[in-house]
Amino acid sequence: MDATVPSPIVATPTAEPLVRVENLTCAYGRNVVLRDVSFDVPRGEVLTILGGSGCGKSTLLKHMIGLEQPAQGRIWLAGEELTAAEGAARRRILASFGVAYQAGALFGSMTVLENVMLPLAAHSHLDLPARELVARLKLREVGLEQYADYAPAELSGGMQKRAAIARALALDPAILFLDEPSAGLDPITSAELDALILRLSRALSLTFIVVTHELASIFAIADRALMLDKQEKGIIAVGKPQDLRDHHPDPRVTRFFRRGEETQV
Ligand SMILES: Nc1ncnc2c1ncn2[C@@H]1O[C@H](COP(=O)(O)OP(=O)(O)OP(=O)(O)O)[C@@H](O)[C@H]1O
Repeated sequence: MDATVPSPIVATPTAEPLVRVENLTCAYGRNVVLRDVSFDVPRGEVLTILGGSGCGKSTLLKHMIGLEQPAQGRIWLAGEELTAAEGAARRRILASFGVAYQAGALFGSMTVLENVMLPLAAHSHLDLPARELVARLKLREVGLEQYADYAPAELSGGMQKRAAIARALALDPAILFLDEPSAGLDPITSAELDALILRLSRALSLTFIVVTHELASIFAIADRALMLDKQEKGIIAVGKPQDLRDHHPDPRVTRFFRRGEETQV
């Protein structure tokens, strides 16, 4: 066995990362967006991915969730190599994490409850009553148990995001990927969503990987922030948001974290 391949995570928590990205190069045709990117995410961490428009945040996320194939490099999720897995093994890895997309992406023709039940129908052997029970528990975890029978369009933007998170939680994932969760939300609703992310991370030891450029969210939720840069085609900073803001030597990093400060009262 290749000594560089991490063994699967076993019952006792170890120092082994829950997510490992190794020498990842992402390209669309000949357009290389990210080159030779490597980082680890330990279990239970909230990691935010940030950077200017077009630097490759979504591209990195899409590779990590298996929607795009790397030009080079490897990705492990919970000790299993996504980039090498095929067939049933790949499907098992894909079911081991949850994803909530920017727009929520709930199916409008279904109730909120039916939306949350969807992954259970696709990836579990639970019968209908059990699926409904689990889905109701997930809605309770995000504070939406009263809205199970509503149509998504009847919910506010913030509630739709929470419903999308409930659906992403349906299969009890260890890792949750969120794409711009605060997009389109007012600051108060955005702060409520941040509180939910923190609570889920602490209560369930969930590992969150969150693409966001909202400074308030980054400071509220991130254990570490990872900053990408378009020119560098890679990571220019990784660390605690406060440290990056106050101590990072690269002005591109401090500028990002201090933007708007002069207009704040
Ligand atoms: N499907 C695709 N085909 C070809 N090029 C793409 C594709 N998706 C993204 N790109 C290109 O890859 C680069 C990075 O895009 P990406 O969407 O990952 O950036 P981003 O950091 O998420 O940007 P934003 O903050 O504006 O959403 C851009 O130059 C973009 O045009």
